[in-house]
Amino acid sequence: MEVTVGLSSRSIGLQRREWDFSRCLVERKRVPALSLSVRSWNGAPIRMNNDYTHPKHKVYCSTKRTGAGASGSEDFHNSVDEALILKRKSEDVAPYLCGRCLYLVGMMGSGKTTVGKILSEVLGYSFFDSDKLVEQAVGMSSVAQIFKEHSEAFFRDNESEVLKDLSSMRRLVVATGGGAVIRPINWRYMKQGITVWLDVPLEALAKRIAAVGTDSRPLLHEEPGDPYTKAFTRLTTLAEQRGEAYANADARVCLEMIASKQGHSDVCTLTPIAIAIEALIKIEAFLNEKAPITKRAFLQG
Ligand SMILES: Nc1ncnc2c1ncn2[C@@H]1O[C@H](COP(=O)(O)OP(=O)(O)O)[C@@H](O)[C@H]1O
Ligand SMILES: O=C(O)C1=C[C@@H](OP(=O)(O)O)[C@@H](O)[C@H](O)C1
Repeated sequence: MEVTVGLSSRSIGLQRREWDFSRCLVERKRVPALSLSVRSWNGAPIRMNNDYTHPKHKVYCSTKRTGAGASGSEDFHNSVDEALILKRKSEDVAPYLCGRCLYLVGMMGSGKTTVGKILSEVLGYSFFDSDKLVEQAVGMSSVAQIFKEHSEAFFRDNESEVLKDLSSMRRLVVATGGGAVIRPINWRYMKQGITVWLDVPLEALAKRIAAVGTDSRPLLHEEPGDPYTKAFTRLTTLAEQRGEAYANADARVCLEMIASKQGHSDVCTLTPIAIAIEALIKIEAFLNEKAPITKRAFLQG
């Protein structure tokens, strides 16, 4: 899914009164059509206030009613707010990253690929899925095939090699495989950058995986039962086996806490962009806590 959102002040008449990331206070006018593009298709980063109205980047948002009582226009404005906050937050954080890579860790289905792509777009980073790189390195079309024709240990050895190679690079967002956290050597590689744990409740993970099927995840194949039950049972076991491994991450994005802050009880209402914003907030907190000198030195120029 390519997300291109970038602001053309002329087309949507947004006037910013003030930026408060917990609440985006903007004065809105009627929105005939919105041309939003965080990043052009050719990879050129887009500045917030430039006029970007190329037809290929237009996103015509319906303002018709959607769902019982929900207002399409309200959903639309929320997504505009989120896109604006995401862009502004990325501008806050990017300078202090100094090109360091971001490694997303978390259980299968936690959103590492989905959120990782959004973060890479808004930061002007390249995105890699370590599973895909392992498949390419081994010359097979899927992780499941690697598990079947070789073994999990063979997959893990190649996963470590991929993470070792990536650790020497800059300006990457890496969606790691859910089991990358179980080998200490992998943490040595990932800690060359900044590690971010997407902490998602098991029920939500099972729901997401059931929706797409377990075929691409060989560790979920063995369980009996319907897709949700199969996924939930196996994910529960894996989470128990992995214990606190994910908690070694530099930043933790807890979806239950985000939902609670937003007054929801169900994490399934959280959009990938909302989660990406929280990831940037947590990364900023980590940088402030761990590298105040770097930030001070940066500010002094
Ligand atoms: N915030 C979200 N809300 C709803 N569905 C999501 C969200 N994030 C990811 N998904 C869906 O969950 C599934 C797994 O997401 P993915 O990014 O592939 O996870 P991972 O890379 O951690 O395995 C995909 O079908 C994706 O569309
Ligand atoms: O949790 C795990 O051990 C695994 C997660 C998978 O990646 P995703 O987290 O992208 O599903 C993939 O690396 C492999 O099936 C093993």
